Formats: sequence, structure tokens, C-alpha cells
Amino acid sequence: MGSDREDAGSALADQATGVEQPSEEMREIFGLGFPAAERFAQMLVAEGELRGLLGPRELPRLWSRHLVNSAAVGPFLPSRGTVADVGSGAGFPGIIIAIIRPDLEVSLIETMERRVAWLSDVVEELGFDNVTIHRARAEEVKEKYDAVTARAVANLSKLIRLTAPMLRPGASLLALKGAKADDEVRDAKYVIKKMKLLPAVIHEVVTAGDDVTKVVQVQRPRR
Ligand SMILES: C[S@@+](CC[C@H](N)C(=O)[O-])C[C@H]1O[C@@H](n2cnc3c(N)ncnc32)[C@H](O)[C@@H]1O
Repeated sequence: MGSDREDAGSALADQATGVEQPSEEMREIFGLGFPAAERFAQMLVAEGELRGLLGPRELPRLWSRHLVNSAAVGPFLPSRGTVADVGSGAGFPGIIIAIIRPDLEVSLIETMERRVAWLSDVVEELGFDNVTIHRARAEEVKEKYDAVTARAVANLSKLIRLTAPMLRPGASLLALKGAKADDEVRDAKYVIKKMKLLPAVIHEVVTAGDDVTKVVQVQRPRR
């Protein structure tokens, strides 16, 4: 991949391996959690492709597109309590939340056995004591949480149907979305109303450099 910048704000890719290296700004985003984030990135580089978690095209943008993008939910997480990440896959954003907010209890909800095995390996390697992994479909989960997160699992309407039963009063669904966020919010108006949730709010978060990530927040009223 050489040393080209993939996009504004991404760090330089390593000349020999083509793997994106974190910039100073990215290190600061993770703060004290940076060594854990770096170890997670190393695991993904070593095994991600082999275990069917990431395509080779993702390595030159591993930090900007995946680790830093996932950290964009940070400002909207509850001040304490429990968070469920639905469809964690390779660990986004659930593992990143566990790294940046070790004070929260994080549940990773993933249906695919092979991905559950990967998540278990990550949790063991990083020594988390605040993470529980559930091999389940979101629709089977009976528990309620203070927040539910998801990235690249389903369109917003479907995601709301899947996760609304998991939201305590006052809790929010935080969905990491790309350029289609506005369209998805418009399409989800009916389901939001039907499920008696508050209107969606789109937060535009500047992550690293000029990269902007959209976090869609859909909250259950407090009472
Ligand atoms: C495209 S991957 C995205 C993974 C990760 N969130 C990310 O952004 O890299 C979607 C993941 O959601 C899981 N998934 C899909 N539907 C699900 C459901 N109803 N309940 C739990 N997991 C689900 C899939 O097994 C897969 O691992």
C-alpha cells in the first residue's frame, strides 16, 4: 500500500506491511487505553484476515476506519452502568468501548460462533474484567441496558426493532452510521413513533483529522 494517505486524518501506512499506523492524535483519543488498543490492532493484523473478520483492504485504514471510528460513540455513552454492543463481529465498537470506558459493564452480543470465539480470545488477551460475551441474536436477549450500540448490523429501522426491547427508560440506541444516516433516520420515523421512542438525533463527530462519523441516537423516554 505504500505511504499514501488513505484519507484526511488517517495516519501513514507502514511502508513494508501496508498497515496503517496510529497518528499522535489517534493515540490521544485512546489515552491510557492506547496500549490495549494497539494490542487489539496487532491481533487484527495477525489474525483478522485468516479468521474472516477483516478484508485485506481494511489494513491500510485499520485505525481510522475501525478503531477511531468506533471511539466516536464515546461522548454519548452513559456516565455509568451497562452497555450492550449488538453484532460485535471483530469487536467494533464493543471492544473499543471496553477499552475507553473500563468503568462500564460491556456485553458483546454476537450470533456467529466463529466471531464469538474471536471475541473471547480478545477479551482473554486484553485481560478485561468488564466484558461479557453472549452468543445470541439480539432478538433473543431479555436483559435491559443503559445503552445499546451497533455498527454495520442492519439499517436503522431494523436495528430499532431489534434493540428497542433492550433499552431501559432513559437509555439510548447509539448507531454508528455512514453517509446514509440522514436517509435512514427519515425512513425510521414511523418505527420510532410506533415503538414510542424519542425522535432520532444525528451527532456528527470529528474523529481524527477531518474524518466525520455520524452517531445516530434514539432514546427511550425516561418515563
Ligand atoms: C457486518 S458485521 C459488523 C461487525 C462489527 N459491528 C463491525 O462494525 O465491524 C455484522 C455482525 O452482526 C452480527 N449479527 C447480525 N445480525 C445479528 C443479530 N440479530 N444479533 C446479533 N448479531 C447479529 C453478524 O454475525 C456479524 O458479526
